[in-house]
Amino acid sequence: MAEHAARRCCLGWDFSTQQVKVVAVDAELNVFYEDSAHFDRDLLEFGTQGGVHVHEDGLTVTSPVLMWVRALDIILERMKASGFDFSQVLALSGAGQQHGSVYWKAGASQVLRSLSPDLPLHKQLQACFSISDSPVWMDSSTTAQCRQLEAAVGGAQALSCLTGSRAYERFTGNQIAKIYQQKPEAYSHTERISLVSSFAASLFLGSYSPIDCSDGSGMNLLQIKDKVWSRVCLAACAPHLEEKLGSPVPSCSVVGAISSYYVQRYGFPPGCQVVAFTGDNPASLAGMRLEEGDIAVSLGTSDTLFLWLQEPMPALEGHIFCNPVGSQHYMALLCFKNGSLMREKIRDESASCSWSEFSEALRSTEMGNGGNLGFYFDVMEITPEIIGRHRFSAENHKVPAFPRDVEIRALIEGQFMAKRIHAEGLGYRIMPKTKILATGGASHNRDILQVLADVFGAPVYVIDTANSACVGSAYRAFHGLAAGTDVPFSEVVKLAPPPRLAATPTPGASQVYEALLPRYAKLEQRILSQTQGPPE
Ligand SMILES: O=C(CO)[C@@H](O)[C@H](O)CF
Repeated sequence: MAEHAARRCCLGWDFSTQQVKVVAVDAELNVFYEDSAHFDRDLLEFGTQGGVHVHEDGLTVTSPVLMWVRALDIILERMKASGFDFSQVLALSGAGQQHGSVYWKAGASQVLRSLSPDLPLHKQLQACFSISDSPVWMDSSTTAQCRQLEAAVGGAQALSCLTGSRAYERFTGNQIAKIYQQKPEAYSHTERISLVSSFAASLFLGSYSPIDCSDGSGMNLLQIKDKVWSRVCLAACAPHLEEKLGSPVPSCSVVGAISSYYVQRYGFPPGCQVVAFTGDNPASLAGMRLEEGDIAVSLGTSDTLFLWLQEPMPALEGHIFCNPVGSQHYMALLCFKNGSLMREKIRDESASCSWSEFSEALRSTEMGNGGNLGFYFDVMEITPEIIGRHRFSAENHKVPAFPRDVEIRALIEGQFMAKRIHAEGLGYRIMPKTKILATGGASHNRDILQVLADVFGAPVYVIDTANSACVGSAYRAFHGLAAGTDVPFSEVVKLAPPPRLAATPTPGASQVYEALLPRYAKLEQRILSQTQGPPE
């Protein structure tokens, strides 16, 4: 690989489900280097599929922690061989898949502190983990532990108010509880528990990195209002847990200087700062440069909303985390399972498998669709828990079908009205300066984005989020360099390439949807009560 000209930079890492990735970002916020080690492709000896092992019970999902260590060795060696000038790295930060956990065996901190620069990491850390297969976010084997935790704090809504989410199987507290209950010896031999993010930071620090508040919000253990561990939740999960976790820190914290191992083996400067690593979604929010009032809509297989919240309203759906770049604010994630697969099905059924016909239908039908409303959930929806297709006329009568063009608009308007209603249910408020940042496959369809702009009454911008967690981590590293100067994150990243404007609200849109949204919400509740009984 060509020699890289020396340029002052920050590194952003992402220890994600399928790979470890790194980007180098210079002072003008240009990405000039990137590399990745793909677990299934580059680390065949671990035998993962999609970076994980799905166990025979079909519920337990883990990843080998040494695979993550080995992937870091591979990338660093590749960077060194490519002539990357590590001496120019001012700071680094990173992200990790959320909720996953790493169990450091008693004595591991001594090994971390005394790494020999003559050996790769994985050869020195082989005996440092009391659990060799780390539980990851795809695990759903801890339902019993979830119920125990909710019972301990007074129910699902109480837990949500305390920690930002009701109990979820993948959330770390419930995973720790399962390990304590089913592998008590391994638990007792564990001196430290990290998230994937703080584990990765520990590798660079050469000591245990604290958990940051944003990723810590994905554990069902952190009180999101005052940003301390909930003693009730800790006690409900496992004994002596607080000492194994350490104290959480603000996400913008500089947690230390890089370990001498990297100075001697790779040529990092001794003063290279390590900024707290965080979860992949909080890091992506930073990478998308979301600001107060903004909303990011990832239109993929499932649709995911990233919200910036000032006053969160914790609920039984969605997840509220401490904000990674606005320490007094919050962020929220809302997931809608019936995303692009639903759009493709309706395209095939009502637009002859053609996106251009699909778009033509949107252009040839009016905003509000003549009062026709549709709910399209071919798989059990998460937000809310409804399945099936439900169509209503302007008079709120159930109808079995719509004309093709009406069907298409009903699908898209319904998907976006649901997003707005559930986002506002978590405390999101559209502001005059609100920007909608669209990403994912469907964000390439301008007519779909026009409906998004109309429903929210806000401009829609498109952004490329391929490396958002890595780039967001590099941005956070730059922000960490300004630590203690009160420079806001938005100021640090103002030089970054701006998102592209794709759609602005059609005149009259807000009148149309201010009238439709309450109807849509009421009909959703009607469907829920018919299929589920009254809400909790
Ligand atoms: O579980 C999730 C968020 O709650 C996923 O987005 C993981 O963070 C993916 F790594």
